[in-house]
Amino acid sequence: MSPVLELSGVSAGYGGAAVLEGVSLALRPGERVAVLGRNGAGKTTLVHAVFNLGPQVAGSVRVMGREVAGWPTHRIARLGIALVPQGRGGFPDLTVAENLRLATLSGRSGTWTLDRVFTLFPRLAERRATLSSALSGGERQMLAIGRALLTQAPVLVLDEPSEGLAPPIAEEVIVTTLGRLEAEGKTVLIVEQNLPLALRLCERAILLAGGRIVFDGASATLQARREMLTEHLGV
Ligand SMILES: Nc1ncnc2c1ncn2[C@@H]1O[C@H](COP(=O)(O)OP(=O)(O)OP(=O)(O)O)[C@@H](O)[C@H]1O
Repeated sequence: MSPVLELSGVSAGYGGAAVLEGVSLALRPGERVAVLGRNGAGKTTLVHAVFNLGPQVAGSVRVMGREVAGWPTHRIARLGIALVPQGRGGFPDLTVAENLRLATLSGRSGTWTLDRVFTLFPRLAERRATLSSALSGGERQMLAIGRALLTQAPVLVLDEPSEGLAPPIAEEVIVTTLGRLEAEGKTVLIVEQNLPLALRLCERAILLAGGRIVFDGASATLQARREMLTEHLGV
């Protein structure tokens, strides 16, 4: 099966300062892949390079087989890739239901409906009339994931979904989400600081250090490489 996302020799940075250098990776349909690395390793820059969200990018970025370098973000997303951004996005002055309804306007047909999102996250159903600015961190994360699902994109990229959440809440949201996405055969790229959770839920892991990929392989293999985890993640 051809990759749904493929980076070849990608370098990226800001204002002439390189953050990523020579990054190559390919995601096949249905894979769940964790991107790991210390603060500043370049994880968010990698995600932003895919969506053309700021960094200067050199090299090839292909989404669904199309070369997308330089495309505006909305056009890249329309190929069928959705971002759950760090900080979570959405419109703070709109209610939960309004934010979700806006996400359904992508024009893509699919199986995700508002009701299915509310079944996945019952807490959002209870809060449907609440302004999203009044949500807790966990609820805001559920909303961001719900919005991405409603675009019906087959590929989801989650940037640090557990950031700022109490560990049990982060675990609940991520386990619920990844369990559901696995059942649907969606492809998932997840930037995640919670190493045990990432390695448990994703069969493959990519470790970034100093803007380069230092490991790309089975999560179980990485888990056994204690010296690598200590050197590059400090665990
Ligand atoms: N918009 C920007 N302008 C300039 N430099 C940036 C910008 N965004 C990130 N950087 C720099 O790029 C480097 C990598 O940042 P990036 O956010 O990609 O790392 P990260 O691995 O996602 O880290 P974190 O876990 O802290 O989010 C850092 O040195 C950061 O200061």
